[in-house]
Amino acid sequence: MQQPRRPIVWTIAGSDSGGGAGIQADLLTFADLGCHGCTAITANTAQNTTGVASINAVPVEVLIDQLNALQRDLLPDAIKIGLLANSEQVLAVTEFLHRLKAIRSVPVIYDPVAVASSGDTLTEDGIGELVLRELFPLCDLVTPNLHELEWLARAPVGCATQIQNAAQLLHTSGCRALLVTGGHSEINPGEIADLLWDGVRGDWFIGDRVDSENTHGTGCTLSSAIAAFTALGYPLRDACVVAKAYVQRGLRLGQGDSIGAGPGPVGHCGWPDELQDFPRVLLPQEEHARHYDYFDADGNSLFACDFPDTDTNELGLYPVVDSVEWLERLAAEGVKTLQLRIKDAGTDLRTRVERAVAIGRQYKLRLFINDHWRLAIECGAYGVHLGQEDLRSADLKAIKSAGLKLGISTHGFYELLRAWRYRPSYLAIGAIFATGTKDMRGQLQGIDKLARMAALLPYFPLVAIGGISVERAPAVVATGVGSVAVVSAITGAADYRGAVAKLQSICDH
Ligand SMILES: Cc1ncc(COP(=O)(O)OP(=O)(O)O)c(N)n1
Ligand SMILES: Cc1nc(C(=O)O)sc1CCOP(=O)(O)O
Ligand SMILES: [Mg+2]
Repeated sequence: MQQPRRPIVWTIAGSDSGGGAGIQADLLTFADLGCHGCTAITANTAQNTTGVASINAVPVEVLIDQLNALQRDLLPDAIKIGLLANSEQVLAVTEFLHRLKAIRSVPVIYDPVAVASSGDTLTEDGIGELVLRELFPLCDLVTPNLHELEWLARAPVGCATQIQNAAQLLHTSGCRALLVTGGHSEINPGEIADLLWDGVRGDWFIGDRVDSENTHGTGCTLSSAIAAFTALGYPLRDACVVAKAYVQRGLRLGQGDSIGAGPGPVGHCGWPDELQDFPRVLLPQEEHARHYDYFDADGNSLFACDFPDTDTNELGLYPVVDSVEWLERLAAEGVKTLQLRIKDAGTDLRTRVERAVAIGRQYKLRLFINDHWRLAIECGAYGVHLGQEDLRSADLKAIKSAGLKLGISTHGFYELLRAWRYRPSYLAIGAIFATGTKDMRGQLQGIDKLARMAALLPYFPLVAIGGISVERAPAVVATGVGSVAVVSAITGAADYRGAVAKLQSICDH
């Protein structure tokens, strides 16, 4: 059988003869993450771990020759741009991208390399304005470090507010988003904080500083990993947090390597599959956000984390139903985890929740009430299920102090990490497959991603939801999640008892 084609990612960047950064780091990253890398070299730098001896810009015709050759045969799924050595190169690449984008929509990630981590200047003076005017409008993401942010914005970047202001300023040049990497300074000691600004919203991703000498090529590796994840179909926020985890893993596992007399390259150590490498998504409601001038005092009055555990990590078959009648039918079949999801809240909503809670007590169910957290508290339900948006407005303190369990929906890595900060009782991951029950377009995870997410939290209750049928359930369970949530596989089945029995047997095994 023919294998699906590996995504193709181009890097338009400089060569680092020392093999730690530039094109060399990019190719290692692409290969590590399952992509095919192509290169268009902008400059040959003569460097080693101790510094840059010379930078030899490639003539602009040679650069364009490479790009044209790639365009004829190896069209990209994403492009990473690194060092552009002079204004001719900026203009030539910009013109090329205009032509390419006219025939193919392709995400462009630009790492505005200007200063090497050794402190050496790598690019011609005065190209900043040209880059902002010509290249930024073509970029989906720009990933400056703090030096590059300061260089481009011509503004101070000494604290969180200044970084946010400078990112907002650069965003007005027309790029879709910026990820400002904070490795060169610590706003809060011991932490490395990156800011993602997309024109509407700022997100801080916090990682622990790894005490390693081997940091050469971290910026190149981060931007090429983002390009690779984008080529693999990850949405921007997911690509950023998984790429940050990839670099963090490389720093952690690469710290013992010894190559050359100076700082060695960051490691390229495979897919990040340990939660310890993933950033903490800062929540504006938590006290810690004060360090980043990001604190929402009003939100803090409703904020809580560390919700009670469920009695098991394997919640098993988890039907989501819209009526008390269905609840009772399924409880009678021996189902133990259930959700009441009422979207047509009429005047009798309280009565329905009360009845549901009574049935839950009678059958000793783990019964979660979707959305209606106030009623769930008032009626003494076992737990509440909330979506990401609900987390901004629900009174989590009240839910927690009433002793209710909390389940949270997530759609992708970013939301998983965000929801994890609340330490809920379980996390739901969806939508695994397309479903007719709810419009989940653009949020489908598939089995491979589900398995990658499940690997991050092996000893925590995880629930998979969305488009799961009796036929698909075995592959879902094989990813390691302990629970399968379904609507139509049961309520739409010709024989719901048969469907329950089959799904229960799949979950039990
Ligand atoms: C187990 C489980 N997972 C996800 C959802 C979706 O919840 P939410 O995001 O709140 O969306 P609605 O269900 O309210 O449409 C769920 N209900 N249950
Ligand atoms: C209610 C719901 N939430 C989802 C999510 O991904 O958050 S998917 C979904 C619908 C699940 O229904 P079915 O089992 O019929 O596909
Ligand atoms: Mg909801």
